[in-house]
Amino acid sequence: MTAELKKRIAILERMLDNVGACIFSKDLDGRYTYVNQAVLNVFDLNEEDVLGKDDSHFFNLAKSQEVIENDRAVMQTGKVLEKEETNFVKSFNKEKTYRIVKKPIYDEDANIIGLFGIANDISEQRELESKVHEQNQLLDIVLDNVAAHIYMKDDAREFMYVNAKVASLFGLPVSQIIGAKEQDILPEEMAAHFHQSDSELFASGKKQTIEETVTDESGNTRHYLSVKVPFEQQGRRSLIGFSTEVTELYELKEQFRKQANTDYLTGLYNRRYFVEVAEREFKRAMRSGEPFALMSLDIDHFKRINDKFGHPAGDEVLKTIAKNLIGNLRDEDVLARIGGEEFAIILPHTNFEQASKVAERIRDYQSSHAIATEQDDVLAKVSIGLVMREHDDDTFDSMFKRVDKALYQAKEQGRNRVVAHVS
Ligand SMILES: Nc1nc2c(ncn2[C@@H]2O[C@H](COP(=O)(O)OP(=O)(O)OP(=O)(O)O)[C@@H](O)[C@H]2O)c(=O)[nH]1
Repeated sequence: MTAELKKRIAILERMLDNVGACIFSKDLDGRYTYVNQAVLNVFDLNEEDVLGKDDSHFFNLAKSQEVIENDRAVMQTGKVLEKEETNFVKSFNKEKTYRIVKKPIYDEDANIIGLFGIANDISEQRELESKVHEQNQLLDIVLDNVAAHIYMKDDAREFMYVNAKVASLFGLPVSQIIGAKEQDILPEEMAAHFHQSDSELFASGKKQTIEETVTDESGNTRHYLSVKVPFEQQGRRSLIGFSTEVTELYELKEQFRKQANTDYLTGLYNRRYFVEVAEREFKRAMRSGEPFALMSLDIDHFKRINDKFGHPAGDEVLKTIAKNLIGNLRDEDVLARIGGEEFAIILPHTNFEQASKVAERIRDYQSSHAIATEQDDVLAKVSIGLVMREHDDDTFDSMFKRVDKALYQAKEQGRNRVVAHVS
């Protein structure tokens, strides 16, 4: 070998030692004929301990079947192999994954005499990928089992993520939702509703906490408390939403609200709520100048009814009169039970003549229609006071006081009558 050739081989070897990848060649029996420094580092041995030896010295072959199979494939078929290979390396006492390229080596007569290989260690990358995969799985389990609907959408209304609860709410598989635009998969009204609040979030760039009402695929109304947070990743503007179903809570709240406004016996509004509504209606009438009538109705000698037929029969009478009144009034009239046997009615947009007719009709009906109770049929007549909003009424309370006086006079004058106080 010439000095020049030796020098060139030395340069080449130095270069191969510095490549970073493992570079090697083997003969037909799988014995190493060349290894670079990276291979020696992996095996943690010197060159003389590696050259001439096969892989049984460096790998636990029982756990490294791929090495043998890949080498055999290259040397028997002459094909070039490019793939991942997992070996159990004795020096590390653990599995390592390599990206390998293995090529056959030919002699001058085109016979395969060995192989040449390059292997890049990708174990860390694989470990990282498998960790990410595990963490994703863990995250999926958490997100799918948490009692909230969780989703991610971009500003073009495309779903980037939904958990299993969202999928079941929409009645579609997750795979059909991710990548789809909300207007393509959701009912028009629901999509428009989401779009409006989402647009507000993108415009403000601020977190939102809102109550949302959604009709599910079975047509049930559901209520949600939703928190939406803006999020930007690689220039893609999106939002992450967390919606917790509060339907039961909402319905309970509604029920309490109703109960607080309702008389338990008749189901009519109670005195407290009546006054609240009446004050509102009074102010509206003041502004518009529309006529506005108020009636107060009291059952005559109700104590006698109770005494004669019993309290439960008295209750029946109260309930029936409530129904009779509803039947005699318009939807916009406001009816309430404001005391034991006392009812009050607001008639908006109603002049004196019309209100008098209504009052007289009610009085007449009650005086001529007995009410069937478990005990007996009971004729429960009524006295009614009627007033109209006057120019000098500046509060509802002043009307309320006047109607009380009118009712008192109806009682004084012999009951079963309507007394109107109008100037
Ligand atoms: N059954 C029943 N009776 C009630 C209820 N609330 C109040 N009452 C009764 O209503 C009666 C009201 O009696 P009074 O205020 O003396 O009036 P009245 O007997 O109707 O006589 P006048 O109003 O003067 O015609 C009392 O006996 C109360 O016990 C109720 O929820 N159910």
